[in-house]
Amino acid sequence: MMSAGAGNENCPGTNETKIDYFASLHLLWHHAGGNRFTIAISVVLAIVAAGLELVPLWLLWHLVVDVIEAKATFSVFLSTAGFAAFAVLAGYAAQGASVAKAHIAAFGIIHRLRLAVATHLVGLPLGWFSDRSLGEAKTLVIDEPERLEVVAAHGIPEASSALATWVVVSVWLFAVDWRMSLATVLLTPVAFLMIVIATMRSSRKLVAFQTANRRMNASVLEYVAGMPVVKIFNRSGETVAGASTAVRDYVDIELDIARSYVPLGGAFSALVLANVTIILPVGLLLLQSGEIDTATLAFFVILGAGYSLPLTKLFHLFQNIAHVSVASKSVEEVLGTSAQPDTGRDVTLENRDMTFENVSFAYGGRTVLHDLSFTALTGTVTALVGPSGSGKSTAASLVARFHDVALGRITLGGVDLREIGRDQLMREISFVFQDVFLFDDTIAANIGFGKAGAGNEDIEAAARAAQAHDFITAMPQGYQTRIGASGITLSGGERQRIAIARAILKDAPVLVLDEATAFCDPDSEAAIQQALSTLAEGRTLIVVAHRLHTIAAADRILVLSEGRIVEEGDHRMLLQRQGHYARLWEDWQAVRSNTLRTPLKDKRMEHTS
Ligand SMILES: Nc1ncnc2c1ncn2[C@@H]1O[C@H](COP(=O)(O)OP(=O)(O)OP(=O)(O)O)[C@@H](O)[C@H]1O
Repeated sequence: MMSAGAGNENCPGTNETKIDYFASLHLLWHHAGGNRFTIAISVVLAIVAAGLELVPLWLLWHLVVDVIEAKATFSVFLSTAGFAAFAVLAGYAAQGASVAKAHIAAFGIIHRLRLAVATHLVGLPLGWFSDRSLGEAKTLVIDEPERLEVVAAHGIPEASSALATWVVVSVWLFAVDWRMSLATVLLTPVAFLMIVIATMRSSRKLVAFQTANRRMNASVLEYVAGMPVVKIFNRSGETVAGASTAVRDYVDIELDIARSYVPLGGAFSALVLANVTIILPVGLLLLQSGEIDTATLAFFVILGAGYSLPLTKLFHLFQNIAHVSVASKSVEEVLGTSAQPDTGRDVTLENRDMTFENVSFAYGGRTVLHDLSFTALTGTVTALVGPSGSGKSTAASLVARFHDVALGRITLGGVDLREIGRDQLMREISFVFQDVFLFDDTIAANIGFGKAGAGNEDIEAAARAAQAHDFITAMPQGYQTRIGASGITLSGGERQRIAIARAILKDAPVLVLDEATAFCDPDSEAAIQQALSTLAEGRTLIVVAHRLHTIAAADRILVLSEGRIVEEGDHRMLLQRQGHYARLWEDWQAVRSNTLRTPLKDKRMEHTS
């Protein structure tokens, strides 16, 4: 029935057994824009360079003919060398220009593609991000597009020039003598059959390769990120073993691919060079029977011997296209994931009442919220409490459209959230999470992020309200202190207070706090609560809390259990009822007055005795 969309999916592209071999080309084509023209120029230059490479061979053939006919004078040698040198230099220049153009186009395409993925991600439901690791999102924006470089900057121009050279030389050979040409091309189809089989054999393992690659990356990242836990629990041996197994699996699949390719790939290289073993006997027979002259034989030996060799570049292009296509498919799938529908409309809201009407919600088919109905009224504080896993955070997240509900609806000011444009909704709602995200920037910039164009006084006022001003000014650079990646140089409570300051600065009509003061010390927490209750005037506050004393003054408390509202009322009323809330409160009181040395059970007995 209802669904969370992305839910528990694995990373896209990993579960497929069929490969779309041309996914990388589709992706390149769709995101090339103006770079298509640059690629075309690069291809033309590569073909010119390949043509110029043939000039010395042509000159050599003429020289050999002159030698055979005893016409080779010193000036003939000199002019041949001069022209050959010129052709080589011009060929290098054309090749260099082609490579430069191809790289400009490739990096342009990668840039466009990264922007397209990043822009698309902005439109995805916020829940898409909470369902995935940071590494996965980073891979999609940075690493996968990067892989197209090998196709755009190398594969396409090199393979086009190789193909063009091969076609031109074939026509040339056939124009000179069709019998000798047949002798020259005889082995080429056999060589290609080898390479097609080799490519098909190795490509079948590409999905496994990609999966092993991802597993290795994830495992090594986890190993590094989890180092403190690993050391404290003295489990480095097992964790290293896990990471090294992932690395070994990756190496195994690499070797497997190489093993399935190398023998036939080697046969291909041998066969394309073996033309001469056919050219010479056939040529000598025709020469003896007077069908061809020595100059023609020399022509085929010089030009025909290695003429299929450039086709290896074509083969490498196919291999790269197949290899990169597995990664490109993941990018295509993300780009194909429907963005969260956005009406883009600014609507008039009567008030800021947030109403859940028979809302049910599931993650990947598992229903975690059942038929929730309540209204968080403007100017009041509504608290969601309940045991761990009862659905509090999920309910709060739906308010900001982390996911869309498929059953029931949520309205703000009487308007379905899905009808309100995303920009307006984001202006209306501020969210403070338990796991705060801060930018690797100054404290002022992190707080100021809450409101574009906020001045220093606004930032300071918000910091004061969030009880952050004192610890900020105690720092050497005050508000200009840089706090490192994710605010690593701050304590958990300090990070939370900066996030609260940011939300206070945003000054949105609806504020959702999900365990926002969990890491704050009791004094700061009390002061923040005070600041937040002042802030609540005229606003809608929805608070998720385990620490029940923080919501005792809430206007309305909703008690959730297994995704259902089992009780509601204010603190006094709920205590009198002696139901779920009263039990939660009692447990909470016991926990607060408990010490690590006194088991909770004993403490409860003390209370009742
Ligand atoms: N992204 C997710 N994908 C799948 N299941 C999820 C996801 N997030 C939460 N859940 C599941 O949904 C249920 C409700 O989780 P939720 O986090 O909303 O509970 P909670 O009451 O806020 O818990 P806590 O107090 O421990 O934070 C839990 O069973 C949880 O395992």
